[in-house]
Amino acid sequence: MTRSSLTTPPPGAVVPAAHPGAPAPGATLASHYSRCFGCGSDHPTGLHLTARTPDGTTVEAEFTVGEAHQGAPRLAHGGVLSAAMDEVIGMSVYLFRKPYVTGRLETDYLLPVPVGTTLHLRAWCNGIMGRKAYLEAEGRVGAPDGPVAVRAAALFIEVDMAHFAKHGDLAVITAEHHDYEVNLERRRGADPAARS
Ligand SMILES: CCCCC/C=C\C/C=C\C/C=C\C/C=C\CCCC(=O)SCCNC(=O)CCNC(=O)[C@H](O)C(C)(C)COP(=O)(O)OP(=O)(O)OC[C@H]1O[C@@H](n2cnc3c(N)ncnc32)[C@H](O)[C@@H]1OP(=O)(O)O
Repeated sequence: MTRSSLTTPPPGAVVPAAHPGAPAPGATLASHYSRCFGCGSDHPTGLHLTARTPDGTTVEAEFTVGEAHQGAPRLAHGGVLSAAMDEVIGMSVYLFRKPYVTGRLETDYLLPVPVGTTLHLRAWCNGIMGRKAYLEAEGRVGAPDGPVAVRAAALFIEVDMAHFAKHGDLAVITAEHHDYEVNLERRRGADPAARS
């Protein structure tokens, strides 16, 4: 993976153990939002990723490239492949039960990916330090041990739930995500502006 220093874990970054509340090994991960481009079942042309975690800290998923995902004729659009990486990486860091957003995403495209190809995706954490999580993902063609077509490295930044309240309905979000750290009132007390 070609990566910048920004997505390389610094010395002292630690890969957390599986959170006690993480799904059981092999469990399917629920979509975080039904209209999400990556995992939402209600998105008409999205990636429709259904992911699972084999161990509570990493994520696996499959994505079959469809007609709606083309860039060049009959080939997947690079941005769509990057979105698939973003989604599985996002799912993997949320296993640690705190809300994060993508700060930086770096992608290497190694092989063209034709329409109809199933990419086997995998994402994992290389370390967390403070609010910064350093993560990686890969997409392999046709099988979990197939050739690597896409690799990504990412820096995700921890936020609080107030981050999502500016444009979404916090009550609905927290109802769907009651197992995440939701300290909005406490943080508001400490910082009236709260992070937005
Ligand atoms: C999407 C979920 C919605 C629902 C959420 C609810 C629950 C979640 C449950 C389940 C979710 C499961 C799966 C999700 C799957 C996929 C999701 C895909 C993820 C996305 O698709 S998400 C959309 C794209 N994403 C954004 O929309 C972010 C826009 N952005 C910002 O909102 C701010 O920019 C923010 C918050 C990132 C930082 O802002 P801030 O003010 O809080 O903090 P600050 O700027 O101080 O940065 C702190 C330290 O990070 C360093 N830093 C920051 N950015 C950096 C960069 N780009 N490169 C290098 N370093 C960076 C600084 O240099 C500093 O480092 P230092 O401390 O060392 O100085």
